[in-house]
Amino acid sequence: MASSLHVSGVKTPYPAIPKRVSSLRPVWSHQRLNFSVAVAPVSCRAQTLRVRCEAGKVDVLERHTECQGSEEISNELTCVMKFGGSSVASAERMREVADLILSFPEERPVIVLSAMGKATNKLLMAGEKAVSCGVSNVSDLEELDFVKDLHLRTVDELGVERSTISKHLFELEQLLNGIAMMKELTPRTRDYLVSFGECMSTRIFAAYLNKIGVKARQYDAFDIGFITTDEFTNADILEATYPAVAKRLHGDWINDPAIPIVTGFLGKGWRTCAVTTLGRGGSDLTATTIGKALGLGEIQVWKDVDGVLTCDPNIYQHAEPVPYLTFDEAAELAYFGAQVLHPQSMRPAREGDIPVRVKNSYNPKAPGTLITRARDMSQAVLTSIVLKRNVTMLDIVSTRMLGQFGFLAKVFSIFEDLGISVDVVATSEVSISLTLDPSKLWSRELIQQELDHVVEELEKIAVVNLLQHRSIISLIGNVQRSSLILEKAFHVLHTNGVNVQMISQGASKVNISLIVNDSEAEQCVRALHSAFFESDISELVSGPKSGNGLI
Ligand SMILES: Nc1ncnc2c1ncn2[C@@H]1O[C@H](COP(=O)(O)OP(=O)(O)O)[C@@H](O)[C@H]1O
Ligand SMILES: N[C@@H](CC(=O)OP(=O)(O)O)C(=O)O
Repeated sequence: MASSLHVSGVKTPYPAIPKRVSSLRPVWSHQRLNFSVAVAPVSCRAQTLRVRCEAGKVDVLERHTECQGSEEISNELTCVMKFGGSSVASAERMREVADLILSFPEERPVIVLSAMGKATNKLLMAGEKAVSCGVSNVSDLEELDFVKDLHLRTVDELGVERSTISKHLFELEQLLNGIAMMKELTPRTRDYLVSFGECMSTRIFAAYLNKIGVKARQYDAFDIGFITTDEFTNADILEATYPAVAKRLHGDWINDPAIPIVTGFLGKGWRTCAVTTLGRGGSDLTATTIGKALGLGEIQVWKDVDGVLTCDPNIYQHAEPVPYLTFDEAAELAYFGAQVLHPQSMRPAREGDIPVRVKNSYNPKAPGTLITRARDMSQAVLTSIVLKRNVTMLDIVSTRMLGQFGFLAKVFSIFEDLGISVDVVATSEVSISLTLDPSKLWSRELIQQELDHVVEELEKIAVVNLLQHRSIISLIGNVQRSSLILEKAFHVLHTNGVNVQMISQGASKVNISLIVNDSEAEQCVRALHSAFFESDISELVSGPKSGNGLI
């Protein structure tokens, strides 16, 4: 049976009235209903509404915007929510993400989106193929078809206008024609090419929110102050970004509140003014940068896993979520190869001291992982095991006598000159073992030419042994317990017949790195996981035992 209600004093940071009672938070008083409305931010004024409530649905009959004495609410944006490609892979997923956002009526979020599903990979592949397929064959490229079909199907299913993205699809094809004509795909063009993914996903999502009555505004990061180095495909965010982004997003919000929907992953090179990208998975960095710029209360990164896990679930399916991490642990984990977070993404969060929550958009009830400056480490031993494959290792032995000074400096100056960064290092006075950071982040491989050049330069001062196809296994955890970790780890590796070729404990005190052969690495991770996370090591944690050297 339909009933008519007077609803007053509504604290509504949102523009529209939701269609479902489940998205309201009702509080009865004097036969009036006060509630916060779970839709998009647009007006911070209290509103008086007359609604009809029937079978879980609310219809607005009348609306007045003057205040009715409800408490004041803050006008500020509160948090940033980033949704990765897997979270916005289809129209259905976009709908679910919209519902998810609306299920947090107390938040006034900035939304950061990645490209839909596999769009980035497909765009890259289309670019590679366009180099050699010939202009007349571009329109038949299977990857272009995939991208077109995915985006057009999504707009159709969401009921938004095709014109939302038709200009981008047209320009994308033009760009691929250009690549085919030039027979060349430079890093600069590659960045421009992949930017279409984020530019389209955000436009579609913003249009959908607006269609369901939630006021949203789309932003291209390169237009709102994301200023980066001109290092195409792996650009760094410059300091000027923070004030510029804050000014733009905050200014627009104050003037005309609407949920900001920002492209992840993209920036603008400060010299070239061309579109740059922040390295694969760079939308996490976009989110933490916005969090710091606006001084928001929390940064949420929504993925397809229940948080940061004890190891890569693709290597070992029994990996468990890690409830708490410090920024240092998360940064180390990301840097040493855990795909779940972008390697640089913790920097802005740590600088702004803003908590980061990693959540699962497919399972929002799961608590996820909370990353903060500090956490209780009293019971912590190992937090997570990370594997970085296909790493190159160099053994460099000085040709000079013992006691020689300046050897390390000379070696590292060669790497600096060649622009190659080093991951893990172990040294003695006359020898250095080190692993090289795969500088080509897009393929995660150093190219042979670069390697030959490094070896040639180093051989002027040392005997060099180049070892390829190695893996770094990083044990992230409480290095105050390094002896315990090492004892257990070496026992496991010995039992599995694995020889560790190099070991390093970084100054960060959260990471012990072990180098093994690629072919043995996954088996090592599984065995280490069983030993540390699936057996009881609590008696070892409780304190040093006399005579056994633990802890
Ligand atoms: N330690 C780990 N914890 C969680 N996920 C991990 C870990 N290592 C690798 N992964 C992989 O990272 C994926 C999530 O990261 P990513 O694909 O970048 O998410 P999104 O695209 O949603 O931002 C997971 O699906 C998982 O396969
Ligand atoms: N779309 C980009 C950027 C990104 O952050 O993606 P995701 O959030 O899906 O990892 C990529 O695939 O690298």
